[in-house]
Amino acid sequence: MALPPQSKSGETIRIGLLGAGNVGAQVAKTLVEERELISARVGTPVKLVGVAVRDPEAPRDWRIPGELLTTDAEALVDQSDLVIELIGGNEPAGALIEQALRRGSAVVTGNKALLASRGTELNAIAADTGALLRYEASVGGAIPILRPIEESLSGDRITKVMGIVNGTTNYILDQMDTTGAAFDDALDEAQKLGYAESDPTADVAGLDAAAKAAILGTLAFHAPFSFDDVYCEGITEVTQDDIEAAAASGYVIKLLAIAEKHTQGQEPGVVLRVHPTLLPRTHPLASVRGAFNAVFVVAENAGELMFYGQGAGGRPTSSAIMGDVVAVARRLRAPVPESPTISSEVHLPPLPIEKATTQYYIDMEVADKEGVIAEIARVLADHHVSIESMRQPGSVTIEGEVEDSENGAKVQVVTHIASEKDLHETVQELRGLDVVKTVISVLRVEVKK
Ligand SMILES: NC(=O)c1ccc[n+]([C@@H]2O[C@H](COP(=O)([O-])OP(=O)(O)OC[C@H]3O[C@@H](n4cnc5c(N)ncnc54)[C@H](O)[C@@H]3O)[C@@H](O)[C@H]2O)c1
Ligand SMILES: N[C@@H](CCO)C(=O)O
Ligand code: NA
Repeated sequence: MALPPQSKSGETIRIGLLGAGNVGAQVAKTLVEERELISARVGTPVKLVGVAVRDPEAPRDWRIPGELLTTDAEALVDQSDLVIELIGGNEPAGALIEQALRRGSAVVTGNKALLASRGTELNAIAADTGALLRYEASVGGAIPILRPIEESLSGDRITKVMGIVNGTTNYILDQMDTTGAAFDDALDEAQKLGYAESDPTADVAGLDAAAKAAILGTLAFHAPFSFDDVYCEGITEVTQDDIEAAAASGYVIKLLAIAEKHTQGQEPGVVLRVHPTLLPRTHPLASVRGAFNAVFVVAENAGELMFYGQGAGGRPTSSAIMGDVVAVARRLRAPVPESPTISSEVHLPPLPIEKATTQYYIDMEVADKEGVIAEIARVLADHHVSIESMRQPGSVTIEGEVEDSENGAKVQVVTHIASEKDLHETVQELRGLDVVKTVISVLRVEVKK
């Protein structure tokens, strides 16, 4: 088993920073202004030896001393014992991380997009050369979530990880819910506040959360999952009407990432999914506001755990980066062998979304005539889907049972838990009914942690 290489420059650990945007500029500031404190925490002097940027003249949140700036990232990697990658995206970030790992340098990154596509390969290169690779900032921003899963829970069996892991979309949905802000205005604001990815499509289409689901699933279940294993729906289809209809029924809409182990009645495996989800307003995740994130972890012996904190933004994210920097710098000072991330004992394949069990909320515009409710109820029963509640806006809520009613031309049904396959087929059949004019929206519901 390869040992992490020791610092090659005698006592001082040389740190190279790649990228000085929202997060990188904050990390540069801490490394320069808090150098003594960080060195004391490591137990060995650390020194920021360079910051690779695309444009040395670009305005930054913190003015980086000119002598540190370089546009030659490859040369900086070659001079560094520890590389912090905060450029983002696949290239050149991937090639630079690979270059660092192959020469045995430690790497700290927040690049979830890259980890969700090439994480297994990069971890293998690190294992081969003994280099250290850490990425706590890649999920949940400032929240310590990966290390608790990898270390604190390594003696337990995790069964489910579920959470709000994208600050931008939580900010947008929260603004739409609480102030009635328009989607585009809330997204603009999230970009200004430094929460969004450089291409915010990654946030609103759910891709950023899907990358995080793959990383969480890999660490929680000791099996390699990639971005392609995650079923993904973003928030672009969520309308103000959906949010208001949800609110009227006591729900809030959140984008959730869920990785859940399925063992009963089927081949064991893990369903990984990201989609807008209705949560009762009393659910702990319903109170996660703005760009905050929260992750539930359920383990066989530990039971339920919840991790909460700032999920995005340059300064909070720099905290997670610096935590990894101190952790790996300590290991460079006193090398110990790395333990495997992926256990060879366990093989849990990714399962398709059809294998998930969930609840649906179905909002329909229906014909205003007798027998409509009975017909809808029959379709659900035919697919073995039972009804938790049925509501006709403007009339009374009918809970637990179905009654014929002629009030209003909208019907909103929340089902009990059923298989995704049965629920999907139910909606398909409802769409075909003469009495159903339109299925306005279909959202999944989580009532339990
Ligand atoms: N912003 C957040 O809240 C947050 C939170 C967690 C993780 N992350 C991740 O951290 C990384 C950085 O995020 P950010 O918000 O700081 O992004 P950003 O877009 O603000 O910063 C990236 C910087 O890299 C620079 N860059 C691009 N190509 C370069 C090159 N070839 N050499 C040197 N510099 C180059 C860009 O000019 C930009 O200044 C991303 O992987 C992101 O997913 C961000
Ligand atoms: N764009 C990401 C940054 C944090 O990973 C978000 O909004 O959560
Ligand atoms: Na984190």
